Amino acid sequence: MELNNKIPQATAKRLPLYYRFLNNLHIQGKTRVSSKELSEAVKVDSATIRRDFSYFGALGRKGYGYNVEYLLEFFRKTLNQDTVSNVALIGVGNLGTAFLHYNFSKSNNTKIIRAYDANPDVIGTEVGHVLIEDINQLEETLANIDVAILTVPGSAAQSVTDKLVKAGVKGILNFTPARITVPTEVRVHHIDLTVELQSLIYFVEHYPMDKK
Ligand SMILES: NC(=O)c1ccc[n+]([C@@H]2O[C@H](COP(=O)([O-])OP(=O)(O)OC[C@H]3O[C@@H](n4cnc5c(N)ncnc54)[C@H](O)[C@@H]3O)[C@@H](O)[C@H]2O)c1
Repeated sequence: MELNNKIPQATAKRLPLYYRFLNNLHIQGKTRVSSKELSEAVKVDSATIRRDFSYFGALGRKGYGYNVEYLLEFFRKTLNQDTVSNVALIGVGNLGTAFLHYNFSKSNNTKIIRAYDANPDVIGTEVGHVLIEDINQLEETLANIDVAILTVPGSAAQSVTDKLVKAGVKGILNFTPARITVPTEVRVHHIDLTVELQSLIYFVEHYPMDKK
């Protein structure tokens, strides 16, 4: 079951959130869940959940809810939960070191298996059981990895990106403030904590949440 191209990107982004919660319910032995329960747990309003789920052909019945197993099976296949996605990390400084120690331990299917840096003091050491390799060797050593996390200084972001693209990487999770340029076939997701924080501050100020 492939992720239908007609599923809006905003919906696709919520899938991992739904998956995590449904998996917890499944572990607890629950077989049905209402959109209200889901909504409270994942903090997405129930109208959005119902619309999202209608894209997957999962139509909950009033007072009956959604079938947890059906949804889990759908998400597992759509999110490729049956295959392991190997990830590379570039830049083992403050942020990169934290990611390597964390290494997505709550997910069985996402793992940083290679890490690179430019600092000779760091190259050859291990962080979180991952060997730090020389960035200048990236193109020769990075095989069969589609996705990379970028945690280098902004000034190094483009040159490292060029190496990743040459090595065949298809997706980059960019934590640097730099806006990097990539060919059209490569997808970049920017995670800018400053922008996120400023946006939160703006919403807290201008759109306070309603009290229950
Ligand atoms: N630390 C944070 O909380 C934080 C938060 C949000 C965003 N960021 C951004 O994430 C990036 C990393 O931040 P940090 O605090 O970990 O920085 P850092 O200086 O601690 O680490 C950067 C690492 O990248 C390595 N590096 C430099 N040039 C390289 C190159 N050409 N190839 C490979 N490795 C190279 C350095 O040797 C260093 O180990 C920065 O762009 C920063 O703006 C950091």
